[in-house]
Amino acid sequence: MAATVNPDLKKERENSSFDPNKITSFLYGGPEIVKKKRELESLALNDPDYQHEDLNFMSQEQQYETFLKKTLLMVTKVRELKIDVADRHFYRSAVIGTNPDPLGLHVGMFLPTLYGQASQEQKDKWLKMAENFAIIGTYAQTEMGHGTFLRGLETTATYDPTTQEFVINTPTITAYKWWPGGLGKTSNYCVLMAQLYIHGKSYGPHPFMVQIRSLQDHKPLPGVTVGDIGPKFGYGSVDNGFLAFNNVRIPRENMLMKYSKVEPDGTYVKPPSTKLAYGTMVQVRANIVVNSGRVLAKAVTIATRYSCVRRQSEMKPGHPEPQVLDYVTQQYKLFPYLAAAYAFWLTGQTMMSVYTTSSNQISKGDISALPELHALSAGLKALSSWVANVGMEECRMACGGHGYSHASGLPRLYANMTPGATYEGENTVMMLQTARYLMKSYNQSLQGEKLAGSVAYLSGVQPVPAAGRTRNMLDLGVLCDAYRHRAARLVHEAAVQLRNERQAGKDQPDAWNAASVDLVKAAMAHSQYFVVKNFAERLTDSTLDSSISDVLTRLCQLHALHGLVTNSGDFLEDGYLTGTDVRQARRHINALMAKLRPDAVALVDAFDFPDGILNSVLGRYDGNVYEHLLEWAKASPLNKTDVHQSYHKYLKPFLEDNRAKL
Ligand SMILES: CC/C=C\C/C=C\C/C=C\C/C=C\CC/C=C/C(=O)SCCNC(=O)CCNC(=O)[C@H](O)C(C)(C)COP(=O)(O)OP(=O)(O)OC[C@H]1O[C@@H](n2cnc3c(N)ncnc32)[C@H](O)[C@@H]1OP(=O)(O)O
Ligand SMILES: Cc1cc2nc3c(=O)[nH]c(=O)nc-3n(C[C@H](O)[C@H](O)[C@H](O)COP(=O)(O)OP(=O)(O)OC[C@H]3O[C@@H](n4cnc5c(N)ncnc54)[C@H](O)[C@@H]3O)c2cc1C
Repeated sequence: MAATVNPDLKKERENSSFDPNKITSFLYGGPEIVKKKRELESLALNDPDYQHEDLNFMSQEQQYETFLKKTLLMVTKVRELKIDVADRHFYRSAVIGTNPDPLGLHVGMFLPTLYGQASQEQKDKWLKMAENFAIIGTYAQTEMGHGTFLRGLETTATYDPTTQEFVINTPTITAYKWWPGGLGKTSNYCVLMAQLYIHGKSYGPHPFMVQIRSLQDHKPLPGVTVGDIGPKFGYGSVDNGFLAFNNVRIPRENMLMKYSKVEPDGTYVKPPSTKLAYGTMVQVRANIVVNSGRVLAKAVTIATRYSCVRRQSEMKPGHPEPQVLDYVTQQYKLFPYLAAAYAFWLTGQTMMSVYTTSSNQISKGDISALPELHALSAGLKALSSWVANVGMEECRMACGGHGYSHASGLPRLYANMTPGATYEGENTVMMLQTARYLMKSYNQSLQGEKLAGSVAYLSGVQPVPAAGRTRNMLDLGVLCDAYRHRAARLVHEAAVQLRNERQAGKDQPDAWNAASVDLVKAAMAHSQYFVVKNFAERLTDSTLDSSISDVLTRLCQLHALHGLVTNSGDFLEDGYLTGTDVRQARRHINALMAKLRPDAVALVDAFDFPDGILNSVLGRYDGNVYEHLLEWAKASPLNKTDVHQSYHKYLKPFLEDNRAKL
């Protein structure tokens, strides 16, 4: 087995224009954090207790069992090693790689819902148990019949003032809770979203803390039906589940009462906003933006390294086969996603900081930031997960045939990450939520109100510049202005379409539906403007080392120009950009790709994913792809014996029969 680095990759690294460690530091927030990250990752990756057979060779049941064991072990070790809360994600992502785990919902939604929705007394009662994994919970909201339309949930929680209990019921098949992660086999508690009924009146969906399995033998409690929903496109390591209730009684104190309350006599106390009950989803949407950047960075790392190792065809007759990354068409497949990975990595950081600031404000009782936070997180969640989806698939195809093998790591990455476009708010629906906010804001600006935050720019649509002027299409200011103009114009046009539909006699919902393609387009343009502007702003950081600011600027330019060329109609339609501008943009893309080519490997190395996390034969740091492909294939269960038992059962009699008939 080759112990040295593949010579092509070695040369790539020697020829890069900067030290990737500097960008790693920029991406993770400083050298100290990178040091900590690497220590924790190597602790996890070198721990023999976490080693197991490749998941690709396992059944769904084996994957679940392996991951349950591994995650529980991780919880114990995190405690023993006393890893700081802020650093745990480094250790966790090294243990689980790109696979979801059966405790993901406990950590990612059950606990956050307790933090965000429980009163102090409720926190005192449950938090210690939940934080210490004495109970395991999930977030049970989606039903077989309704995921998107929360107000349409059918599960009921009916208050009985005589016993001061809620009676939980699943009235129909479509009311079965369906999908919650960790519900099928792992959880013994859940936060249940159910329609609250008091004295026959409906008060809408509210969160309730419900025990579903015995703490003694893990059997479903009386009145509870629970199980696993079966194999899925990905997510084999998670027991997504179903759940139904038949007159299950829980104490009044089990409704999470930080905001809404039900008094013992059944008096309902209204929350400051009914949407506060949706808070956990907003948090996870912000997390998905971060995650999308990371996922895309992983896919692009695999495809870029492999494209430097892979040699194919003759570019010039009689010359050696070139590295496939030297084909400009290959660069055009990968470099825009390399740039997008950086763009969304940085957007994710900004999204998280907006989330933290706004949620601190909200928890102190000032809910004014809620609409903007919801609209921004919904739009960026949708945009980032859509781009990550398309990018992962493009990276897989860019790896040719080997991309289709699980050895590449790309099919599993895609299968596990593509539901990011569906869960936590289906993407089109999320874009329409953003559009709703944009329409409101736009109308406010027409009334002369001054707008703030991400929509401040809607206050004045820029005029179309006079013809005949020249623009420098590499100038980030020019590019941001173009995105800003496009977003403002598309918001304006969607508003006009909405108004026209109304004037043509449609009621508001029908008008909204008729204009919805334009509304999504406007929300998309708004979100893309945010991403481009954010990238450009991060480059103005005066502490940025000059050796890396050049290469990061190229990435930012490429990201903006690629989006502009891909959506050129939007920029040309009203004459804001000219055909000359777009032609110039295309030429700049080619020139930027040529400049980025020598730095491509260093740029993906800078994401700093160790092999154990990438989990890809094609994306190995040392580039020794071919020998490891062979080794990986040999480990496949079908290769355990030279002659498979099915030969004796089926093939042998079949062949013998055919031979006998000759
Ligand atoms: C487990 C996570 C672990 C770690 C995280 C790390 C990384 C993340 C990566 C991976 C995540 C892993 C696993 C995820 C597992 C998945 C879990 C789930 O999917 S849980 C279920 C999620 N479900 C949804 O998201 C449902 C989507 N639907 C809705 O949110 C609402 O129904 C919808 C917004 C579509 C409509 O709501 P409705 O009540 O009908 O409102 P309406 O349209 O009438 O609007 C009223 C009014 O309210 C505003 N609004 C709506 N939502 C919010 C909100 N959340 N906050 C603030 N405001 C809101 C809306 O804009 C409107 O305002 P105006 O009237 O226009 O002013
Ligand atoms: C892997 C995975 C894990 C999950 N984990 C959990 C979990 O832990 N807990 C949980 O509660 N749920 C979970 N879910 C469920 C998930 O949140 C829902 O599937 C998601 O919210 C989408 O809802 P839906 O399935 O009802 O889609 P639908 O709403 O049925 O979407 C179908 C189509 O209808 C369109 N559509 C729907 N409404 C509108 C509208 N108003 N305007 C325009 N178009 C519309 C959508 O755009 C989409 O194209 C999970 C799902 C998956 C796939």
